[in-house]
Amino acid sequence: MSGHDVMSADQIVLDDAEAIARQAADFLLEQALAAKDVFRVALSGGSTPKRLYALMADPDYAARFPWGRVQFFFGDDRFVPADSPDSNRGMVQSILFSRVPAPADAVFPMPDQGDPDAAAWAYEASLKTVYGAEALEAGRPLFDVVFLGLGENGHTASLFPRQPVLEERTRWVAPCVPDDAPHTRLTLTYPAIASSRFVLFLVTGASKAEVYARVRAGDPAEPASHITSEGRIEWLVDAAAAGEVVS
Ligand SMILES: O=C(O)[C@H](O)[C@@H](O)[C@H](O)[C@H](O)COP(=O)(O)O
Repeated sequence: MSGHDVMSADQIVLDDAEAIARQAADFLLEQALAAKDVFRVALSGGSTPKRLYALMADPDYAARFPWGRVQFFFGDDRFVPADSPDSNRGMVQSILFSRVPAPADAVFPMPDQGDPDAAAWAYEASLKTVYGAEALEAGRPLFDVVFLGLGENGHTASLFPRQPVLEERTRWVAPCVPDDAPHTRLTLTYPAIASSRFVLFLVTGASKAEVYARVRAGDPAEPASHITSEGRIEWLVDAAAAGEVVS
């Protein structure tokens, strides 16, 4: 990856959210094409990813993307019906999957019915099923790419400050009930996100500048500071979030 201002090996600063979404789309295409086998992606909610999904639905992009061997999972979702405007599942379905030839059985939305704890276990079970016992035993990373965002309160995926899910070390998926945001959520846990070859954070807007600086400094109070990966973690950040003055 390259940017106009590569300030450190794991951070790429681009002009704006549009440039971030384009870079992320190019990166995903390149990675998916290079993979020889099934390629697994964990999608994120949020405004910048929304633009990424729109770019992926563009006919030129979609014609080049190897839909037949990519599996799509969700890093988190609100426990609301898919037709709710707050549903990541519904957002990605309408912007991306309704417009591209992704096989229906290659998309794994988080369940949104019944009891959230049981739904979290059910999602974990489906991850383990598609992942395969062999891969589990060999300890291979679950995800090829995990997209993450950064909330102003330091959350990422639905790993919210002060919530018990931050202590979860064995479950792959767990519920989270934030005290400062609506809806119960389901989220991948730290160990599930760590089971990845590449974590790509997309962070845009001046409102993220302060929290981004704290996370980059490793402030332990911010949930995003504790994300790890068996592979690489890279930050795609716009100039405003990086605290750069745009001339
Ligand atoms: O579904 C969501 O919204 C994600 O759970 C959340 O973690 C998001 O990535 C951050 O809140 C950043 O969101 P923005 O990219 O919209 O700022």
